[in-house]
Amino acid sequence: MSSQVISRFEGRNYKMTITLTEEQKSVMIGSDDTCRKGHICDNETVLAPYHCLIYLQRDENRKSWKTIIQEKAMNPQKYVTLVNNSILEVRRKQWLGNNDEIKVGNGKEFIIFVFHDEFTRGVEERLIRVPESFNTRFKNECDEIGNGAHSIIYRAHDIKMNGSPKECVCKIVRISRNVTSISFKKLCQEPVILDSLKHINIIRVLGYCVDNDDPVRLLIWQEMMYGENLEKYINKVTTVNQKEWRFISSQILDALSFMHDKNIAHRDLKPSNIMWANNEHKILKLIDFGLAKNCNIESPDRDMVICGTPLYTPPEIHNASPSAIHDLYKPSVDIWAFGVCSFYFLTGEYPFFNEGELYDGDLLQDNIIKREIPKEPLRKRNIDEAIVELITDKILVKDPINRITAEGIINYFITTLHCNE
Ligand SMILES: Nc1ncnc2c1ncn2[C@@H]1O[C@H](COP(=O)(O)OP(=O)(O)OP(=O)(O)O)[C@@H](O)[C@H]1O
Repeated sequence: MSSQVISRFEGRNYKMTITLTEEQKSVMIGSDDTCRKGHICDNETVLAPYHCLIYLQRDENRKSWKTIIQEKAMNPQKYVTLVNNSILEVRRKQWLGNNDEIKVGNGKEFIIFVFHDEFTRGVEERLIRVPESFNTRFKNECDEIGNGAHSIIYRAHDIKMNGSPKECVCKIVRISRNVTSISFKKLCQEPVILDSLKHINIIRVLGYCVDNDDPVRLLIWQEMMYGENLEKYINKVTTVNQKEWRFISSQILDALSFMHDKNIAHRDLKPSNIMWANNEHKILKLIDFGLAKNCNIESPDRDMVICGTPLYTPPEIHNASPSAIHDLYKPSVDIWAFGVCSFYFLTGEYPFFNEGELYDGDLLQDNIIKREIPKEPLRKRNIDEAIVELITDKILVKDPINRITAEGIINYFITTLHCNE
């Protein structure tokens, strides 16, 4: 009876292939004294020429397999095993990784095998497979270019473009330890919302589908961002000056004002979800609309806990009872997050901690709710008083009713900061 191949060892200098499957989980291998012939045997025996055991072991969550190699030679002077040219000591066990090279022989001459992890390859191939209804439009590559708590982002190609195929990405979400079937259902809203938001500063969706085959997956093809996200960018440049802040902010605010007009809140606005379209650092786009909410639609699944990142979450959410949280998620939460980002971009600091204070979840929540937003870190960096006031007295305002809107900030840029960029 045939069963799925989990590990494959291909002879490099000798025509021989060894496979391990759920039915055949181990083999002994070796070479004879002359190393002209490789040997395999199904039983665990340490009689010459067999001296090296290879076997499969299920990992703790029983979802994948490890392939392990162990030297069992009783006469290690005569028989040796090398993994990637390092001697495997007698009785020592080692996990094998894809493309590891295994040599068995007498120390001078060897039979060489290369290990192929067919299980992982099979899982990844199943994960990136393009469903039939989309395979004339998109091609996915086995090339991971990013990942988050809920998804993996793979390089892909839009092959139906006029002319040559255009590079894009495919974001793949699947039910897993991090994504329950309830959160999967919510995450499926991401492309639907994005499809209704065509704007230069919002990531563009090229196509999407839910594939109900095993594994159940959501596939979202999006335009490729070639630059870094603002978290990496700020780590590199430390802080931005107020001219660059205005340049960055006006793009974020254009996107926010556009989506807030439609009563859509992003709910996870933070530097890592804002990306440069390319390395020229001209165009920024908001990404990751996995938590976005259309506040016009009454959803039967009410949010009872904070969704998003606590550091960027406003006081009304931190302070709310579970039954009240859902209704408090409005576009104004993004304005607060924009204020925290602005403070961070200009100072490299967060407004909720004193210098030297360590990050602590409870302290953070307490400070977000109660602490007055400090002006000194901004003033210390010679930021214009009009910008200091905007961030601390109009944006980072505890009561969402009194918080300025995206459009209000854009108007403030024009009327008070006198800039039209
Ligand atoms: N269109 C894109 N082009 C290039 N890289 C991207 C693109 N979209 C996402 N990425 C990369 O993948 C990472 C994760 O993407 P994304 O934030 O959408 O995933 P997620 O699973 O929703 O993340 P989170 O942990 O925030 O929930 C991003 O930080 C970014 O580095």
